[in-house]
Amino acid sequence: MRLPGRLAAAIEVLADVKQRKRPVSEALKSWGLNNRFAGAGDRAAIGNLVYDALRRRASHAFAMGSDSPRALVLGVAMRDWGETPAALDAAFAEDNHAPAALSPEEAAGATADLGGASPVVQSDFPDWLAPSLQRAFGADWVAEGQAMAGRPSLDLRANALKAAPEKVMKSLARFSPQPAAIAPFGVTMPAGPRDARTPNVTTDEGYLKGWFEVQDQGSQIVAALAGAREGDQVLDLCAGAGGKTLALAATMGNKGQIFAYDSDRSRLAPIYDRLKRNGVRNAQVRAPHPGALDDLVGKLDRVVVDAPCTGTGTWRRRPDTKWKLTPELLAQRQAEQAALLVEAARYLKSGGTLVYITCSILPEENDDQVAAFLASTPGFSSVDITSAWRQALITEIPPGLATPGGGICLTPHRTGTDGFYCHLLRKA
Ligand SMILES: C[S@@+](CC[C@H](N)C(=O)[O-])C[C@H]1O[C@@H](n2cnc3c(N)ncnc32)[C@H](O)[C@@H]1O
Repeated sequence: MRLPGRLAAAIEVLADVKQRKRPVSEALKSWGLNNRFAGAGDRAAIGNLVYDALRRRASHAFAMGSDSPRALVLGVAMRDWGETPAALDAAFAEDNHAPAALSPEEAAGATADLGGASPVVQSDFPDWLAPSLQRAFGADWVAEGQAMAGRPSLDLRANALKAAPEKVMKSLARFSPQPAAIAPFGVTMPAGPRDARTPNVTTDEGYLKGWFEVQDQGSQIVAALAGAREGDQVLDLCAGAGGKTLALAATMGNKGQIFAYDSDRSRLAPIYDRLKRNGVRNAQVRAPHPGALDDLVGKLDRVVVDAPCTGTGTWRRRPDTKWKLTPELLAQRQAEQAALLVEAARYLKSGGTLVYITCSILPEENDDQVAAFLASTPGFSSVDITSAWRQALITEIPPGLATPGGGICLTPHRTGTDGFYCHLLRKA
């Protein structure tokens, strides 16, 4: 397929997402099944167009004067991918699968200035969240939104139980990997432009042998901040598929014990294979039976709460969720987080550390949540995050990451990572 056909396909997929309120991944898959002639390169390009359109939906809609699937996809082609109206016109004229010719208004969208747009449009953040984001980032909130509307890098964590980052980079040399800027075991591959394909690293022999995991650098940093040490007794209370459990096991050199729990069996299911592939021997999975954690009450050095959250920090990867988030969903996640903090506190021994993590950038789920916990739970205090950072990451904390409430907040703008929050709380 040439570019015009790919644009037409992206318009079709976006229309399907809009009309049937389907997740993007599902709509893309179904388009692929109905159009088997399309190769892997075509499918990747169409996916990039659709995701780029959703990443910058508000600003493209402003520039193009419409938020129809056609306007958004043409907006991506001209404003993100650098096509000119003249080049598109010429290409469309030669391709039977092309969308209809550009109107003069659409062509004008190529160079429309966003200077007159509201800050919400310029940031590509949903308008109802503007007050929260202004509170979190002050004058930087538009720049934060613009970085959150970009494409994410592909990050890997070298599994210290099996391989050093250098070995991982050698195995993946064909993709030109680089050491990550902050995470000591991180390896990164920047996102390419236009129709660039994301490297398929999970078929690499290094992956199959457990030398590395796919894990955003932000997730690696907060896992390191948990500060787990050899011999610790650790509970990963929201272990899910085990991203943090695997990182903790590597930091602990397979010594001590990690209990990996999740209330959702299906989310926990992949952890068994992942532990095996990573060579983890110090993790015990606790399936969600009643009383599954009763024997751990008051016994643990660290309890990690990688809390269910709105995922606002991952909007670069899942831009459709940016426009689906509602105040009701935010309130529901806040209630779950508050309950989990209280639950987590039960399992700590005195002197133990509660590690609260979200992949959200909203203060309601971060500093506010911790402040409410501290106000209602005697005997806990914030651990100094600057020295925790120095100890865990062997560098000084970059300026501007510490939050007013005593945690840290990573963002694409600040650290080139997904958005993550981490706060350490010590039990007296
Ligand atoms: C952010 S995800 C965890 C991601 C995982 N730690 C990782 O690094 O791959 C949050 C998890 O919390 C789980 N969860 C939600 N409520 C819970 C509860 N009350 N107790 C334990 N787990 C819960 C969800 O099932 C979900 O898997």
